[in-house]
Amino acid sequence: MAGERLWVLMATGRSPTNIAVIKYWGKRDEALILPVNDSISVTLDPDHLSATTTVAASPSFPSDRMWLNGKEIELSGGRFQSCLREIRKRARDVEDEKKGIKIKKEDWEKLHVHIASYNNFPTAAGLASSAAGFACLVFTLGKLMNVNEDYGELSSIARQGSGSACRSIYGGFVKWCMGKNDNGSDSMAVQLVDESHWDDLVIIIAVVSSKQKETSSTSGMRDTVETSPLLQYRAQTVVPSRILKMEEAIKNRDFESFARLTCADSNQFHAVCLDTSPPIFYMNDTSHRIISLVEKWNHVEGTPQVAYTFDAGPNAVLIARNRKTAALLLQRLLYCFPPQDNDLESYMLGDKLILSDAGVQSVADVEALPAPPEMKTPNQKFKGDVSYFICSRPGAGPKVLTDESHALIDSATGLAKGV
Ligand SMILES: Nc1ncnc2c1ncn2[C@@H]1O[C@H](COP(=O)(O)OP(=O)(O)OP(=O)(O)O)[C@@H](O)[C@H]1O
Ligand SMILES: C[C@@](O)(CCOP(=O)(O)OP(=O)(O)O)CC(=O)O
Repeated sequence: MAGERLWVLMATGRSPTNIAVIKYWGKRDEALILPVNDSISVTLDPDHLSATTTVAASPSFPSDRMWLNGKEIELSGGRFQSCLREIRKRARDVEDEKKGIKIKKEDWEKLHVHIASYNNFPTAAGLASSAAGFACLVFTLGKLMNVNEDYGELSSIARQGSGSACRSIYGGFVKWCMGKNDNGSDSMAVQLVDESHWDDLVIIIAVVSSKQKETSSTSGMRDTVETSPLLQYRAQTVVPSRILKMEEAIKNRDFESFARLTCADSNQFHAVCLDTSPPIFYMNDTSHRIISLVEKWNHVEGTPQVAYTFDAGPNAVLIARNRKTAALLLQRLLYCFPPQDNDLESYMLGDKLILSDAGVQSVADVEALPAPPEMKTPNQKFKGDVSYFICSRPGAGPKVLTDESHALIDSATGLAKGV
C-alpha cells in the first residue's frame, strides 16, 4: 500500500434502471437470488432514471459505510455484503501514479470503502431503484478495484443485490437467463439488442404514487412462491414460450406482438399477486383507468399503439411505438389526468419536448384538449390522481463518470458531500 500519507481513492459510476416486459416474480433460492423463470427488460435512458454512485477506499476508513440520497444507511444487510464480498474477491492491483497510490490485490481485503449513491427518481416506489442501485454499486466497485470480469459475471454479482439489478448491467433489451446450477453460476443477464436497435420507442411513466409501497417485491414474491398455485403454471408453462416470442418480437421490431406480450405478462404478474394469500394489490384505481384508456384506444385503432406494464406498484409504464403515437398518448393522459397545480413544467419530467410534440405548452392547452374519440364518458377527468409523468426511451448501460464534479464523496474528508 502507499506510504504514510492517508489517501482516498474514488470512482463514480452511473447506472440506469430497467423495466421488465416479461416479469421476474418468484425465487427458487432466496439467498443467492435465483429466479423461477427467465425475464426480459428494457433499460431506460439514464438521463431520466438512474443511480449515481461514488465508491471510495482509504486506509483512514475504520469501517464500510454508505449514504443513500444523503442519508446514512446500514450496510450490514446480506445483499450489500454479498456484493462487496464478491467484488473484493475479484479485486486486482491498482496503481495511480499521479496520486502516488499503489494497492496490491491482497490489500483490498483490509481496505474499507465509503459509498454514496443518489437516485434521480423516487426510491422504493416501484420504479426499480434497487435495480439501478445495485447495478451501479457493483459496476462502480468493480472499476475502483480494477476487476477484470466480463459483464455477465458482473450481472451475476449485481443479481445478489437485487434480482432485477442483473439486467441493468446492459443497455437496450436484456434477458436474465434463470440458469440451472444450484450455485447460481449460470444465472446472469445477456444483452439481446443494444439501445440503438429499436430507438423509435418512447416510454412514458405515469407516477401514480411516489410513496413507499406496502409490500416490497422481495416479501411479495416470497409469499407468492409459498401460496400461489398459479405461479407454477406461469413459470413452467407460460413464461418459457413468451420469452421465445418476445425475443422474436424484439429482434424484428414487431410492435404488435411486443405490445400484446408485454400487456399480457404484466396482467398475469398482477393476477399471480392476487392469487397470493393474503392477496397483494399493487395496482390501484388510477392504474386500472390507465389500462382501460390504453386498451380502448388500441382496440379502436385495430392494432396496438401502446403497451402498458406495471411493476410492484401502481405506476404505469407505457411504451409507445413511436414519437407520434407517444404525443397522441400524452394528449389522452393529460385529458384524463390534468395537473393538480397550474404547473406543467414540474408535471412532465425527463424528455419534456414531448409536450410540444403533443401541442401542449400550458395548462390552458391541457384544458382545451378534446376528449379522445374512443372515450364513452368524455367528462371523466381525474385531476391530481397522477403525481407527474416521466418521458424516457430505451437507454445505455452503466458508465464511469470521469469528471470529478460528479463525485458524491468529498475526497478531502472521505464522507458523503452535503451531510
Ligand atoms: N442507489 C442505490 N444504491 C444502492 N442501493 C439502493 C439504491 N437505491 C435503492 N437501493 C436499495 O433498494 C431498496 C429499495 O428496493 P425496493 O425493491 O423496495 O424498491 P424499488 O426497487 O424502488 O421498487 P421495485 O423493485 O419494486 O420496482 C432500498 O431500500 C435500498 O436498499
Ligand atoms: C415486479 C418486478 O419489478 C420485480 C422485481 O423484483 P426485485 O428485483 O426488486 O426483487 P429482489 O430480487 O427480491 O430484490 C419485476 C421485474 O423487474 O422483473
